[in-house]
Amino acid sequence: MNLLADVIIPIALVTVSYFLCLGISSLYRRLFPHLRHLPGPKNPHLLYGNFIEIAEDDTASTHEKWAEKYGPTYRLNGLLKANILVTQDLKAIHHILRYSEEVYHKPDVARAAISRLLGDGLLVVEGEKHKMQRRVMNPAFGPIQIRALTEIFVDKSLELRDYWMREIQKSSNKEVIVGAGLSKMTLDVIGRAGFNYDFEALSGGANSELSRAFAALFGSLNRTILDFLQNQFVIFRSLPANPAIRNARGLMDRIGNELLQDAKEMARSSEKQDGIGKSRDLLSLLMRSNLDNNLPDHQRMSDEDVLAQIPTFFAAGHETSSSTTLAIYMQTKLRQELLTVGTDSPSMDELSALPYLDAFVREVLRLHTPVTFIARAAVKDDIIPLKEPVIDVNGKTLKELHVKKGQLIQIPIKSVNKDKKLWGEDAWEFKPERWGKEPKAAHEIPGVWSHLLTFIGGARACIGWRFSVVE
Ligand code: HEM
Repeated sequence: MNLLADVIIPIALVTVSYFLCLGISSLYRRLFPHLRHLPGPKNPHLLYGNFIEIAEDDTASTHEKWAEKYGPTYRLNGLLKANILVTQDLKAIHHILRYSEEVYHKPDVARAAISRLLGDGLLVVEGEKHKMQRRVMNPAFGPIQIRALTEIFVDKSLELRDYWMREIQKSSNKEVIVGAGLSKMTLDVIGRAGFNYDFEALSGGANSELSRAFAALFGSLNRTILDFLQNQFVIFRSLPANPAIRNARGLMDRIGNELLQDAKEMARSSEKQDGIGKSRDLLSLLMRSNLDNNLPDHQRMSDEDVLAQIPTFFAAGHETSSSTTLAIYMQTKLRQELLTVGTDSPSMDELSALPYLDAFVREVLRLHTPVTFIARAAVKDDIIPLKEPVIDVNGKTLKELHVKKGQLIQIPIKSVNKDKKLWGEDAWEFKPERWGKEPKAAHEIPGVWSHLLTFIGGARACIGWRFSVVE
């Protein structure tokens, strides 16, 4: 037998043909996507598609403008001309969130990018692993556990007040950048409440090693061509990551490991102490739940999985919380109510009893939602029902959408939260007074909190929503 002619060449030919077919079908899908006849904007950039408009719009209102022009369901051009279905039709959103485990996962590109930065934490994992992590982590984010963190939120607020006073005194014209202080405060909060670590951002202490690692990590996001290629194409992922990411990950893993060992020790010793002196940060609670005797071994998280939650909490909980800074500009009426509270350190019950504060928080998180849209990809063919039929560019009326495996989807959170059809003509205005008498239509928004899509809904809803609302 001639090894080359009888074995190697046929195998090589089959392999090449296989990859050629894959390449051609992928190219075909890109050039002639299934939902290409939906209405939508032109492609302004061959490489970045309509993402360039989203990135360049400082007001983050591109989706609102597109919805006004094309209706609740339309098509966008993604990276390298990928076809993206965008829908703010509530029936469609309900369906997509309901089947988030079976059909609608996060796109591979997004998962690869997050995973390279943060590891395989809750934001990244899918399927059984997600269910398992979520089961172990849910108890740490329960109402009682979050209520116990109120003291940290209040302490850090007082520190923020003192920080601003110092900054005002230092400033020659008595002006300060309020956002910078808020960002430091939410960093300190997630450090203390998340994993009992003091970043000392507000006090300017020396303990800034970890915050520098995080800053380097997020500053390096998609900065190089190699990053871009590694996020887009599997084949490039085996190449070494860029040095900023490598260094930051190394530092983070080292400090993360120390935090993990501390949390483990605490969890074990508090077991022995029968509840006395228990640490209440999220990581310790997570460790305790992971070590629970009633949890079957195969459902426990590995050290590596637990470690990945540290940067995950940080990334998911820091900038999201501080980007609600806009609240600061609309505070006059709120201050009047808060001044009626007779203490600088109110309890959760005292805060919950303030009706205007409650409406104010809802309105800030409705109008200034930090996560403006989420992305999904269908992992199998499916039919998405629509409340409002869409008329395609050929004049055909579609009452439901037939999506193929691989279809990319965006749910424009902010645009739903500001939809005039749901909230009325004043939907784009900041009006805390609307709460308590919201239109019935808004009640159909399938969000985990307050009929808003801010923290989305379903099995992949934000695990930290209570944390954020209380903070
Ligand atoms: C105002 C603040 C916040 C907003 C608006 C927000 C919003 C969101 C949204 C929209 C998602 C879904 C992302 C997606 O599936 O593509 C999400 C997921 C997540 N959030 Fe938040 N978040 C906030 C604060 C927090 C905080 C404080 C934490 C942790 C301490 C946190 C932890 C997470 C985690 C771990 C996930 C992934 C959940 C899963 O997939 O099961 N978030 N968040």
